[in-house]
Amino acid sequence: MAESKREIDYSVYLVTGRDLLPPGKDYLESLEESLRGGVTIVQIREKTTETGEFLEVARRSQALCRKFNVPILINDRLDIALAIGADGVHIGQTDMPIAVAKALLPPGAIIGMTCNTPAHVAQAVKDGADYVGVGPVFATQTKNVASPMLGVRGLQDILAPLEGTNVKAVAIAGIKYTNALQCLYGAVRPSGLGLDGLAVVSDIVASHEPEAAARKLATVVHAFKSTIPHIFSLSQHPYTSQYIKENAAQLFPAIRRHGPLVQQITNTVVTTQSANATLALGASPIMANAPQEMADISKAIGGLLINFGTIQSLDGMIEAGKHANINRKPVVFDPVGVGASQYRRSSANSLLNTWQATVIKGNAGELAAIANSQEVRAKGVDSVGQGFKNPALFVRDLARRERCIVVLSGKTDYVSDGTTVVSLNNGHPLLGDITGSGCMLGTCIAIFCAAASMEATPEDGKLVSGDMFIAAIGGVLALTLASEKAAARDDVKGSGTFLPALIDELGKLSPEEVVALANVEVVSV
Ligand SMILES: Cc1ncc(COP(=O)(O)OP(=O)(O)O)c(N)n1
Ligand SMILES: Cc1nc(C(=O)O)sc1CCOP(=O)(O)O
Repeated sequence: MAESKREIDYSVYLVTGRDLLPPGKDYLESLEESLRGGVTIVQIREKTTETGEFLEVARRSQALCRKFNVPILINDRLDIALAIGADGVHIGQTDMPIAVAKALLPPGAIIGMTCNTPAHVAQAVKDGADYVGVGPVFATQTKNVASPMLGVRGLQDILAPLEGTNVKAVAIAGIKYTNALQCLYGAVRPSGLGLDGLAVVSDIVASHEPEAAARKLATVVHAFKSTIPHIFSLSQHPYTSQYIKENAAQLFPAIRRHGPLVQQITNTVVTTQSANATLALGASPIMANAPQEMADISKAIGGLLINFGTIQSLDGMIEAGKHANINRKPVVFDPVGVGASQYRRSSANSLLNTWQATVIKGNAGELAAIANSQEVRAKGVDSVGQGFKNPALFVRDLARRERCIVVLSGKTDYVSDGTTVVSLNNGHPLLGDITGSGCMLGTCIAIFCAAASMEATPEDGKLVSGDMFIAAIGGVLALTLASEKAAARDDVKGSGTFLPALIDELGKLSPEEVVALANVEVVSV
């Protein structure tokens, strides 16, 4: 075993599982192919194998790993690790304590520990683990796991005790190429601390083409590591008010050029007017709810809106977001009335634990509920009271926590990407007199996000390409400027005549008008 600790690349962490090999696939052949595909560390896991056979499997695996200069760890069995001179061990909560393993292993040995809670992680750090395997993130068929699923957002909390330490982390359970990026994004803490890698069994071992499976995962992890996490904008910092207005304005013709199909899982109250607003802006609506059709629909759309107003199919919302992430389409989440019931709160958690939102848009009461803040209360779908003391700080922090753009709607709208905050002061009081103007705002944001991502060149390692910060601002400006123009019309006598005029004006806004009329300020926090 190595005497001094070598620098380990945990990016693509293969845990072996010979029982999962496809029929006819040889174990060593599969391992070699996966190493060729870019596996960066291997753990030999044999749960029911006799010692002699385990030793043989470990020796042969080690010979292959050496060929690729990839470290090899042994699951649970220190005797096997010592016998072959492995690089280290992975131990579970009910296995040998780290202190005992440390005493038995040579000084350079790597020790990894399974952790299911922040307390486990804190203890592993104290005991001197080199890395933690945190999970279960998702459901898995590979092992019966007793601990509750963490979900993508749970990863942030479990990594908290690693702040300020040099202990590394990999996530495990149910991780596939298709959800790898969600998982990596979901784990990023406001400080920027995140996962060092992803541990997988079946995604590689059960594949007929382990080299390709490993390469796909490696591409995602390496691309992610080379991007700035939690930022969905184009890092054009510092943003100026003029830059924002000009670039948001350019998205109006971009929508007409691309005519994006925008999927909207929205509520029964506003479906027709949201569809009409979509058409007016130059996009096409598709109001599909059924979980069974999400895989197909997701390939065709430019963006997705999930509006919580009347939750008809939570499964549909889960599947739609999952497939949007897989297909790298922007997801706008409008948690309408999320504070109104325990069911809505737990549903919002399930959604945000399954997929990564690109934009979360809500009023003060809704965003307070998402942030678990007591500062603002909600009554049904409306906020009660004065709002946040410092709304700019609130949106910035929520954007950091959720790793997405946050839009706080109100008399003044606030938008943040976690770094920059802008205040938007456009709109007309008549918006408050029609039902579903907030829902139409979600629709507009989804349309602008779709257009911005269609304008951009897709980049590996990014869930969505294009400047989603500018797109979200564009969506807000579309509705608020159209409301000002509609309200000023002679034929508008009240809320009844305002709604059709609003739809008309949405379709007529020019980029020049947007630059001239938009009231955008970059706010220092
Ligand atoms: C990287 C990684 N994380 C977690 C585990 C699970 O280990 P353990 O809790 O010891 O359970 P078994 O693997 O023994 O079933 C792991 N093996 N690797
Ligand atoms: C070995 C192991 N440990 C887990 C834990 O949660 O502790 S889940 C798991 C198996 C993960 O397999 P797959 O990548 O096929 O889902």
